Amino acid sequence: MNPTAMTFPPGLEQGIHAAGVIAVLVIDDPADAVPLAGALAAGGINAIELTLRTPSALESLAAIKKHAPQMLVGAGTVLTPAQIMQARAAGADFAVAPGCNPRVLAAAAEAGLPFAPGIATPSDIEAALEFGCRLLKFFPAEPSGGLAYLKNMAAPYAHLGLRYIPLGGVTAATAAAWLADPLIAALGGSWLAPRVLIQARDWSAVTQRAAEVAAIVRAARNRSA
Ligand SMILES: O=C(O)C(=O)C[C@H](O)[C@H](O)COP(=O)(O)O
Repeated sequence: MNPTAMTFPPGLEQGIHAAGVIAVLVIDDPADAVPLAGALAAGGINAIELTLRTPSALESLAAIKKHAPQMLVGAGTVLTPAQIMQARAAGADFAVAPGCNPRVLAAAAEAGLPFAPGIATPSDIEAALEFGCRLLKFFPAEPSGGLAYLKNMAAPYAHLGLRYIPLGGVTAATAAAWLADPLIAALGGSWLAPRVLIQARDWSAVTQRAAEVAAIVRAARNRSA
């Protein structure tokens, strides 16, 4: 195992920071994947977490990478070592999971696929550190205690330069507060393109939600520049 393989290459981490928001997607019909990616891009959102919760998720991921190569696409809900290999073969730029499973972490390190495990406790963070992870997904962010909880939990690890992606209960209403904190690389959530909007193929609503949060990201980045 090569722990350094777990780190996100600087260009990818910068890309995620620049994107500011990652749209968490559950896609049932792979025919929706490319129009959905187009609707998000039209609103200014260029990063996706495509969850492996539906049978055709990998097909959707590959279609987006082929037809919208500018999109940063991570595989989400990666629960097994086999899914790490499948995500990489489908062209995923990175992978994430709700939890911190050492077998999945080892597979990601082996495959050289940048991986951000889910963490919600100091023990989770320390398990991720064993694998050289520096970018961590904070899940479920809002119910766990939000930014106040994360800041307190992250304090003992500040010298390690860890950065976090909060997901779980995050919405446009709390986006600005998260983005203002230097611990945060980007935030994410399913509210941008919820499954019902995707099933209804309501692409204009998705673009509108994307544009709303993209404006919040721009304002936050301008404030910290
Ligand atoms: O599947 C994964 O890899 C996850 O970690 C879970 C997702 O990131 C959350 O489901 C997003 O939370 P909501 O925006 O509240 O829907």
